[in-house]
Amino acid sequence: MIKVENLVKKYGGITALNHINYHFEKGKVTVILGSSGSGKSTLLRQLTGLEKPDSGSVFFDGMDLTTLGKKKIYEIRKKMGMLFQGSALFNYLNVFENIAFPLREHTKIADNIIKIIVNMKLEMVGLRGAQNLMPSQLSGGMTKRAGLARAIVMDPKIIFYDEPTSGLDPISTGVIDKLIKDLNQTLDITTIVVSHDIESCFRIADNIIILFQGDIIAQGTVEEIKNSEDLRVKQFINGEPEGPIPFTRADKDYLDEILFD
Ligand SMILES: Nc1ncnc2c1ncn2[C@@H]1O[C@H](COP(=O)(O)OP(=O)(O)OP(=O)(O)O)[C@@H](O)[C@H]1O
Repeated sequence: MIKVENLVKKYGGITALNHINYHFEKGKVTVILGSSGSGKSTLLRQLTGLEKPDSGSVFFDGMDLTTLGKKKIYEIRKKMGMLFQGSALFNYLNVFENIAFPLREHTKIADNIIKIIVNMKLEMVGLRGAQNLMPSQLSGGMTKRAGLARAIVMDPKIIFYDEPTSGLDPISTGVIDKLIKDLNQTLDITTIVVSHDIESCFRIADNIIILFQGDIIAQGTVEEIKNSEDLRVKQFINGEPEGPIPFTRADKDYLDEILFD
């Protein structure tokens, strides 16, 4: 479904992605894990065509996104659903209109059909009773679910989630996890999730990749990752402050930096 080959992305002296190769399996949930600054959001931006890499390819449906112009990428992105942090709902539109927005923007579907589609999506995320509410009247979990309904309203082939459960209580987290898994199965959508949340990840993932300083340091199923002997993987999944993954990312010795800069 989506495949990256030799992907390199640098920002100044920092290599955010260092020759990444990975095939995101069709119809599966793949979770990208990694500590802060490991390159997760950078990878997501390359996968969605929001940014071009320095080198390498991103194949989506056989096309290399890195070679396409803005117009073509815009067309392709209609096949992608995205639930980014904050859910990005429009504050001046109610829930119904927020979800209808992509249909009104990108299609010529008649109002009565839009009503049916939006209601179906609201039902899927358990928000049918909330269609007239404004975003400011929603709880954090409801906001995520409204964002999710909007992300699936164009029936995407693939859906990207950036930290879908950040800031949610455990019950709302469980609800979102179940929705991600259910939508993946019932709609047969390829699902890619960026997460910090190990418990959520183990609940929803078919495949996991762990990034560290721009490299994939581990990949496999939940069981394979849980049983990994790699000390960096163990440190990450057990949330240990001490270990091979450093707390800071410094390229110079501390004394050199304060004395000689
Ligand atoms: N636009 C940018 N300009 C400069 N450096 C950037 C930019 N975006 C990312 N970086 C750097 O690239 C590296 C990877 O960042 P990225 O945001 O992809 O990490 P992340 O794993 O998503 O982190 P977090 O979990 O904290 O969001 C970091 O060192 C970051 O400072």
